[in-house]
Amino acid sequence: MFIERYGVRSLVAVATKLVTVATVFSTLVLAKGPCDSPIYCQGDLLHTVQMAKLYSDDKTFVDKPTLKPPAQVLANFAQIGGVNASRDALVKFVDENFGQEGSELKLVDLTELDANPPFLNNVTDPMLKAFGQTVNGYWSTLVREQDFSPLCDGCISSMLSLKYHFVIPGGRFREIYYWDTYFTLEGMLRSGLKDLTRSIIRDLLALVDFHGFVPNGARVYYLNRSQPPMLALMVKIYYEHTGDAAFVAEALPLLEKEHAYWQANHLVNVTKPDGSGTVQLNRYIVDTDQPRPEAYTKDYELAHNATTDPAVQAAIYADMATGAESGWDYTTRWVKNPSAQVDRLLYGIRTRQVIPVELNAILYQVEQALANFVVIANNSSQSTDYRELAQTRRNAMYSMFYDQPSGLFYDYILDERQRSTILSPAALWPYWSFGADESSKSDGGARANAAFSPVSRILGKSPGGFPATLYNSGQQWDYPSVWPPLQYVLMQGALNTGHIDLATQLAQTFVNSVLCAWYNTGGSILGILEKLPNTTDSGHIFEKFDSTQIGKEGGGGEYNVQAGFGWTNGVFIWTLDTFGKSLVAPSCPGTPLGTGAATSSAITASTTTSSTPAASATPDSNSISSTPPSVSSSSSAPAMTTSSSAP
Ligand SMILES: OC[C@H]1O[C@H](O[C@H]2O[C@H](CO)[C@@H](O)[C@H](O)[C@H]2O)[C@H](O)[C@@H](O)[C@@H]1O
Repeated sequence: MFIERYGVRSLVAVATKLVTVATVFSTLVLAKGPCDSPIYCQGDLLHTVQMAKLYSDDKTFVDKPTLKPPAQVLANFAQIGGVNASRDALVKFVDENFGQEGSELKLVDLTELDANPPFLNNVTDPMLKAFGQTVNGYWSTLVREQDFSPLCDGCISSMLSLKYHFVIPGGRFREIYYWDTYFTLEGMLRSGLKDLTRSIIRDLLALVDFHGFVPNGARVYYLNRSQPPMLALMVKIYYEHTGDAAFVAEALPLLEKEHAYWQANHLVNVTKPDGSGTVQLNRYIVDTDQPRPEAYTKDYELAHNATTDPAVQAAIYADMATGAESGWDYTTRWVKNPSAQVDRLLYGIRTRQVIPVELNAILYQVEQALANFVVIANNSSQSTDYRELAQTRRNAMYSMFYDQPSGLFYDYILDERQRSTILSPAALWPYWSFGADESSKSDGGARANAAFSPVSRILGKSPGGFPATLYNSGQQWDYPSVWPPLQYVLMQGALNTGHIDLATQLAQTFVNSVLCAWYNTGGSILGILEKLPNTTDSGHIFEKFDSTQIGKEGGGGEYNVQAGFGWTNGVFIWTLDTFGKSLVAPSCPGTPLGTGAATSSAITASTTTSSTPAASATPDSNSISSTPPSVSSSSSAPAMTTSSSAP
């Protein structure tokens, strides 16, 4: 009767509408994904396309804008059989319904960029000065604006819309990332990009205004989590470079809103080790029962290999998303058994059980900054005493994290009711945050000396930089990865506590890694540094490095190492500005650089990059005991000290 009256096409149309409604309804009612989108955040279409593994990187699909309005895309998906569609049909479907990832972005002409910024005057070595100028020029490759006009009427993209120009990390990271931006801006401000910095901060403030927090990155699939909350610290460094009090006043209400978000959603009460009461500290925590859309197959397979229990699978999804919120995705810090077999390590993920040192160290800095901003903005109506909040937090951090014998701060594990024993740069973050803290001064700096002594020892055996942890787990935030933001934190902490030689050694090691990795991948500077023969690229600035070798990019984790790279450029420029008078050009192992040959035109065609010396032996994570009071690594790895005993 229906067919006679309205025809087959109408029946198909009604059926597909029902499928669409059912999909949307079931995802809304049953699942807690990062957003409601049945394309980018959760549901059958996302599941089916991602599980078909059409791309080597799951992020590719969710970064594609649609070529048709979403209802049409969902109807087309239903028409090819929905969850039962063949792989060939899915390939065709994605081709016909989705556009090129990144097609809603445009490069920006950086007229504000100073080609000879003043930080170069602080660099003595001619090659480092020239390389600093090269890195300075790379900002123009990383700044973008959005242009949704190529999208058809009613079409959608997973990008969160941003009003101003913004900076991206680079490579697969085509959107702004929250905590990356702090480290990136440390460089951009020194490159004279002050107006751009203000605009970027305004974009992040607008996200707080609209969403209540800064998402992990500017994509809808990141809407259920944030990242290390460093926005107030961005305003702080912007103010230090500009003295722009009006902007501080403009930003303050939204910075307070963000602070309130972290206090409302990420706070946990914990009993003090001596039983004398409770303290409140913050943790990362994400409420989801779905795989991360941009890493869908990784999460799904992890959860299904680990267990058949749907409740445990959901918990794994939440702990994986929480790990991503921490910015350390992933590390042994977040797992139950750091010595587990590498391919099973994440079965024991329990990020929500960890109260991380660095999150609280950051929030301490945020609270101190807010207290200062209240004064700068002359805000007499202010009722919250941020200075007091900071003081309370610092006391709580000493109660829960501080290991007096070593002077180090260790994560607190809620379900074990004890401190972790894993050493990482996070254990030293408070030395950046607290500065010349009264409690660390009271012992004449002995505790800080104790704390930095393993840094010195480990760095002495780590030619490529200080690793994220000493567990060689295959995860990217573990050994042997060297992350620029973590080198920055260690340098800041060492400077704050008077360990100038160590800070300079960290700086030199970092500069060596960045320059050599770039040179090894074809970087050259006209008249100063000749391109290595047999290199076809023109030099990569990597997101991470390898501690075992000078000039080797990092690896591990769930995606290939990326180049660009926002925070590396930022920390590099900050390092040159801060230590440039003491730094020298590196010798890059296995290359003419350092032998004198690379700086002239005398490099012969027979020189190759292939002869880099063997890396220092990699410690086996399983050989690292985690038993207090002290943990030593395998003989070839740097020794590490751990928390002496649980509180
Ligand atoms: O796609 C996998 C994960 O990728 C991001 O994490 C890594 O890159 C970010 C950008 O440089 C960086 O902020 C983060 O610390 C890195 O681990 C992303 O942030 C994750 O949410 C995402 O799942």
